[in-house]
Amino acid sequence: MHSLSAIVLAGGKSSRMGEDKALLPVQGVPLLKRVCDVASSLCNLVYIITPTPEKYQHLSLNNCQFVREVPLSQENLSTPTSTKVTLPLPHGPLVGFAQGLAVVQTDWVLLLACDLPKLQIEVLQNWVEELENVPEDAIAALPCHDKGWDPLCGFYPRSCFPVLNAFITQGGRSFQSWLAQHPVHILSLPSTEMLFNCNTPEDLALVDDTR
Ligand SMILES: Nc1nc2c(ncn2[C@@H]2O[C@H](COP(=O)(O)OP(=O)(O)OP(=O)(O)O)[C@@H](O)[C@H]2O)c(=O)[nH]1
Repeated sequence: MHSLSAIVLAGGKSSRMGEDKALLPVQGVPLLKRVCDVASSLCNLVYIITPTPEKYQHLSLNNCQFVREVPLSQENLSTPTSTKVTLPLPHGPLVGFAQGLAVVQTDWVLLLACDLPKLQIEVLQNWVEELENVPEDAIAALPCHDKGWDPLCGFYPRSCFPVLNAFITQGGRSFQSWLAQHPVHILSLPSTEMLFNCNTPEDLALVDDTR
């Protein structure tokens, strides 16, 4: 059995929602707490990657550890006299994930967005068992839907860090572009319902009948 921890991303702009969606309650429980509770039922340790841990410290989160995301420093490879540049936050989920993966100690990590109110523990549990069958060269094991991979509800081996880091250093910021360059194992998805994410107030109203 592989060792497993989780990474939950909570560092975006929430521009479509108009306020920090991580803190919005669904049936009385803030979205970030709902996702972290699911993750901690599957893993002993959950890392929450965010530039602002102080915003979430009041939530009662079990088995969770904050990793403060920092602005990205890198050499600008496009100039002959390589110049040091600092890229401001937020730099997107791929870089947030890489900063989290850098501290992970387990063989595999479950990566989740903070805005998934319909996660199903039984499906995730089946996927954990499926990790035993993932080929060694795969950089991820993910569900797939009609728009491509769902990178923010699936699994990555810690060993993918060097190729991820190289992709980011070369300026890559898109999960889909990175995944397209490497083998990815498909996880079977009984229903796309559990991938529903809350991006807008209308999405939120669909999952919270107290509104
Ligand atoms: N740590 C971290 N998480 C991020 C970053 N950008 C997005 N996320 C997370 O990635 C997940 C999906 O985010 P999106 O809904 O695509 O983007 P968003 O910026 O949060 O929202 P929009 O502004 O409405 O696009 C959420 O859990 C976000 O919190 C980032 O730069 N750092």
